[in-house]
Amino acid sequence: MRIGQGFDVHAFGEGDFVVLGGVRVPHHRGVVAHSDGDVVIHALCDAIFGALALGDIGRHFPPSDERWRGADSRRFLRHAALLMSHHNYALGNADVTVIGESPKVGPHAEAMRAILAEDLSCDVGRISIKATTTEKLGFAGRGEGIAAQACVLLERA
Ligand SMILES: Nc1ccn([C@@H]2O[C@H](COP(=O)(O)O)[C@@H](O)[C@H]2O)c(=O)n1
Ligand SMILES: C[C@@]1(CO)OP(=O)(O)OP(=O)(O)OC[C@H]1O
Repeated sequence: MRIGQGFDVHAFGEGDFVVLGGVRVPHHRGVVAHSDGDVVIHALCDAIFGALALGDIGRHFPPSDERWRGADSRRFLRHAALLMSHHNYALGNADVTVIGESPKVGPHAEAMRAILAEDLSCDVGRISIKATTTEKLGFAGRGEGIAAQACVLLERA
C-alpha cells in the first residue's frame, strides 16, 4: 500500500464560474490559473504522484508549457491514473476537502464524485468530497481564493 497527500490553491479572478472536480460551478468570480484551475483535481493528482513518489503536478505538466494553457484538468487526472496502473497500483480510496467560503460544494459533490470515479476507473464509493469554510479567517475566509487538500491510499492492482 502507498499513501499520498496533495494541496492546491488558486486565487479568485475574473470570470463567472469555477471548475471543481471536473464540474463547472457558477460563481461570482473565476480563478487565476494556467489550466482550468481545478483545485480538487490538482490536489488529487499531487496526492497520487506523491503516493508513487513521482514528483508533483508541475513536473508532469509545467506551467511554462503552452500545451496546458486553459487545459481541462481531467487530462491531468487521467494521466495520473495511467501512471498508477503502470506502477501496478489501483486507488484504494481518495478523500478530498475543499476549503473556501464559496462556492458551496455540497450541491455539486455527487457530480464531482462521479467524474473523479470515471477518470480513476473506480467505484464512486471510493471517492469522498467534503468542504469547509475557514470561518472567514485567512485568504479563503476573505474570499480571495479557494483551496483543496486530498489524501489517497493506493493498493496493489
Ligand atoms: N465551500 C463550502 C464550505 C462549506 N460547505 C458545507 O458547509 C458545512 C459547514 O461549513 P463550516 O466551515 O461552517 O463548518 C460544511 O460541512 C459543508 O457541508 C460547502 O458545501 N461548501
Ligand atoms: C496545473 C498547472 C498546469 O500547467 O498549472 P495551474 O493551472 O496554474 O495549476 P497549479 O495548481 O498551479 O499547478 C501547476 C501546473 O502543473
